[in-house]
Amino acid sequence: MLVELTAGSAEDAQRREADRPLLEVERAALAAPPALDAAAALAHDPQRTKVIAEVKRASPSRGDIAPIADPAALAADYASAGAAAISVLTEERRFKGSLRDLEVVRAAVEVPVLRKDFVSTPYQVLEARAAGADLVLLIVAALDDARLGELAALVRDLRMTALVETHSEQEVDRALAVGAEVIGVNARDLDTFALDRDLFGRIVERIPAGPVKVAESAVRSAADVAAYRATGADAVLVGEALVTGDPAALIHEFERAGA
Ligand SMILES: O=P(O)(O)OC[C@@H](O)[C@@H](O)c1c[nH]c2ccccc12
Repeated sequence: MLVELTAGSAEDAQRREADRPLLEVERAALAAPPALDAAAALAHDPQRTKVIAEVKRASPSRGDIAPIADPAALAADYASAGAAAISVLTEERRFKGSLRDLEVVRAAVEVPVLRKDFVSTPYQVLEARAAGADLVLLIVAALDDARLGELAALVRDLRMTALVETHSEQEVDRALAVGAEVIGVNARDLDTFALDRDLFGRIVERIPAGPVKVAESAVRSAADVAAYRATGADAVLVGEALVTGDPAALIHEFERAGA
């Protein structure tokens, strides 16, 4: 499934590139207002767990989750409730997102914004910056070492931050090898969609002091957040629970959980 999602996203980007060539997107990326310092925004805070709140309509494992007619309004609610960053799914086929969602969210909030997608080409990184993203997701399992290194370097050249997503100790080592400042551990296996909430606790020790540690997926309750916090999470990335519940109340609860 990860291979299919990555190929689909790359194909969609290629289609956009036919209308908007790389040089043009590069120019827009370089002309965009500077990226915010996302590593600083997500850094460990003894007083609170940082929440990355996600704008998420659907997913291949869960189907339709929430319609979200106004992603900008949702993101503004997230930010005023205290979200440290906003994640915007831009994958079109299975997650029903778009770069347009990211642009309207960028205009609506002052916290860092993450492009959440199956990014595998420099064009997609440049598009993210041109749309105003501060963070780009790089999924280690979807990229070989050369590609991961190339994309991480481009993200850095654009003064953005990569959220480097892992699902095993070996992938953590690969994230560290490219100098990741923000490392995510996804509880969901993107090939099988199997969920393993204990994975974070098992592999987090592999991450030395320094990088920000983010627990991703299937955070439903303050108890989930407290468990992640107890094993060393600086931040949690939450989608479904927020778009199907009361986002402001949940963000407040999650921030305090385990702090
Ligand atoms: O809706 P959830 O279970 O709270 O999960 C959010 C986020 O972790 C999930 O959307 C995600 C994590 N890594 C990804 C990679 C691609 C697409 C989506 C994701």
